[in-house]
Parts: sequence; structure tokens; C-alpha cells
Amino acid sequence: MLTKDQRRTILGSNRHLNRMPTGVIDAIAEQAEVLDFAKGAVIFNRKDSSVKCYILVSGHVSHPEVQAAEEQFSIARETTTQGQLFGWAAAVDGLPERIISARCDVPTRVLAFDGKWFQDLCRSHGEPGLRALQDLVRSYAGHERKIGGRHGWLSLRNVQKVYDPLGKATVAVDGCSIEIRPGEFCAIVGPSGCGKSTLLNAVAGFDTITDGEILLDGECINSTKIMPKPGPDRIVVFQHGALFPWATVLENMIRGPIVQGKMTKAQATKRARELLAQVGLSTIEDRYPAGMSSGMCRRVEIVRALMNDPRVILLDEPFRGLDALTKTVVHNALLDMYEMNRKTVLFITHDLEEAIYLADRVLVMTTRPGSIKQTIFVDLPRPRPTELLGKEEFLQLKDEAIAAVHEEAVKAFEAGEREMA
Ligand SMILES: Nc1ncnc2c1ncn2[C@@H]1O[C@H](COP(=O)(O)OP(=O)(O)OP(=O)(O)O)[C@@H](O)[C@H]1O
Repeated sequence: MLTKDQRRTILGSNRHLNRMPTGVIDAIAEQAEVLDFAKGAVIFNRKDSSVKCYILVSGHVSHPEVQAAEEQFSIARETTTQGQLFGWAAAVDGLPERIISARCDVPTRVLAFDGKWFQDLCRSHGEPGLRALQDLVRSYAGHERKIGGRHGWLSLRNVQKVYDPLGKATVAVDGCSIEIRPGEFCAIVGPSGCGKSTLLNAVAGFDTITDGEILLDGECINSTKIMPKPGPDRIVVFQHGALFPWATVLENMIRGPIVQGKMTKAQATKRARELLAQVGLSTIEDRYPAGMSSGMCRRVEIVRALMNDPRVILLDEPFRGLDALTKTVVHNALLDMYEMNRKTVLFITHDLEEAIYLADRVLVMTTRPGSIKQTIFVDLPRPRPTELLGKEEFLQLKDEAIAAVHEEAVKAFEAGEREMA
């Protein structure tokens, strides 16, 4: 069972509810029922006259009627993030017909409350409550982008990349499609050479693609028709540190936004200090990279990535080569940063344990030419304590990932043998 405090925390993680008067969250925490559904169960279907609202606690829910095109800015095809609200459509007066079904893809837990009661509750909190309810409806019903909602929707559609050095074509990636929702933490794993970095470089705008398209918040950022370019909306953190050795931590943090003309020195310094304080690094602002451990440097790089308020953070094996203990520290630093800022994260790694510990969803790639072979939904609640690494539910997901990657690694090895023969 969930305690009232736990319910409050989950409800408070919904940014719309969080903007309403605190009485709203308290009242829902009081009223809501905790419901558990098995894999495959239907929470409601579109013919239902149910007027319940649901908040996801854990699990994964699909809404099959939502079309890919609408998904871009409107109702989600999936409910995957803790605190996400669904099922509201039938409950809200005056909303255009948009009643969808909800089916559980994995065992799912929700907080359920009566929709009409919820509307009245918002009204009873007066004008601010009503306005917040209208915002909530508008944003979930298709105007999220127009009202300046959350950014960072990444769509890779049928992406292909053929490298052609000296005329010997290498098809690195083919038919690769991925949708990453704003604020989702998505990890990509796969055998060596399957095209992970190729995908990340294409999203970052460092390289072209030979077919398909990549969109960020609906805008095409890479296709055969446009020349991709990197931008401050996509920040990359690489395996090999990229701090300026001649600059202090603070100078490293503020340099980018100042050079790009995005902030004055005073603004950048203020922002940098806020971010360093958020992750407990205030005391090291005058240190130089050479005087810091590699783990500490990596933590600074992660917070530096937030300076420009990017839409997406791209991490290419950022922790490769760190020892196990340091990895634990940087993982927790990354999770803290993610909890506080909820940016869309695309994380590439060989380390399956790391992928599951950090991500909401782990995508396993096939051997080259790479495409998505399997999706592993990591329905483990956040925040994630280190003890989770030994828990049965964690180990099961890890086994699933190991089996999927191993199969592909064997194929890659056999293909390599054939190429050598
Ligand atoms: N610039 C390039 N020119 C030619 N081939 C390339 C180039 N970059 C990558 N490749 C090839 O494309 C394939 C995918 O490479 P990529 O680096 O994306 O794989 P990866 O999954 O990130 O590998 P790893 O896990 O080993 O880092 C590999 O066969 C690689 O040799």
C-alpha cells in the first residue's frame, strides 16, 4: 500500500497538479484508490462510460487508438512516466470527443479517482484552480506545444546510415525508428559496432543520415534533405571528458552560454552556481580539472550540460573506464540531476546494469545494420536507491537485457568470422 506521503509525492510529480493549490493534491491523496492491474489487463476501453482519472504509479499503459501523427503534440500513445495522468478525457466537461482505451503492457499500478469529483474539486479551489484545470485539459488535449509546454520530443523515423569510405559501403544503421517522449530517460544498448554512436551523432547533428528523418519537437533536424548541424538544444556528454583544462569549474560552466551570446557573465555565473549547489558541488567551483578525480569531472560535465537548458541530453558511454565505485557515485549524480530537471535523455552504453539502473526504457539494438530489436520497460519506481541493484525485479530485467544483447553479439561474432573467411 502507498502511504499518504508517497501518494502526495507521486501526485506532486505531475507538473500540472503541482501548479494547483496544495489542497488539490492533498484531497486527491486522500481520495485516490490504489489499483493494481496484471499484464494485458484493460483499465478502461473507449466504450466505457467510466469517468475516472488515473495517475500512473508504476508500469506501462498503451492507448492504441492514438495515432502516431497526433502523438507528436497531443495525447500520448503510452503512459509510462510516474505521475502521468490518463483517462481524464471522459471526465472533463466540454472536451471534444477523444476517449481512448488503456491497456497494461506490464503489471501496472495506478492511483484512481472520480473524474467529476476532480473537476468539482478544482472548481472549489476557485479561479486559480479552474485555470489550472483548463491548462491541464488543453495541454493533454493537443496544445501542449502552443502553450509552451515541455520540450524534448525526439523521433527517429526509419533512419538509415550508410558509410561509404573508399566506395566500400558499410550499412551501419537501417530502418531504425525510436520515439522518446519529453523527459524520458532512454538507454540504447547493443553489440559493439551495431550503430549506437552513429545514431547519437545523427541526433546531435554531427553527421548526416542516408534515409529517414529525425525530428525534435516536430521539427526536422536531420534528413537527406537538410544539412544537420549541432545546436545548444542538444548537448552531448562524451566518454572522453571535455572540460577545458585551463579553466576552473565555474569558468568551464559559464563559457558556453557567454560565447554563444545566450547569457551575460553575471547571468551565467548565477545559473552555474545554482546548478552546482543543486548537486552539492558548490565547494569546487574554483578547482581546475587536473586537480579533480575523473568521476568529479564527469559530474561537472553533467551539470554543465544543463547550463543552456537543452531539450535533449545525449550521453555516449560517459562513464566507460570509471571504476565500479566511482560509477556508483556518478550514476547517483546523474539520477539526481534527472530527478531535478527531467530533461529528455538518450544514453548509450555497453553496461546493461547501468542502462537498467538509470533508464525508463532500454532499447536493445540488433547487430549491424542496427535497428531496434527489443524494448525493455524499466518499471522500477524513482528515485532509485543503490540497493535496487540486488533486488529480484532488477535482476530479472538485467537477465532479459543480457539474453537479448548476447544473442546479437553472437550473430555479430559469426558475421565477423564470415567476413574474415
Ligand atoms: N566514419 C565511418 N566510416 C566508415 N564506417 C564507420 C564510420 N563510423 C562508424 N562506422 C562503422 O559503422 C558501424 C557502426 O559504428 P558505431 O560506432 O555507430 O557502432 P557502436 O554501436 O557505437 O560501436 P561501439 O559499441 O563499439 O562503440 C561499425 O561497423 C563502424 O565500423
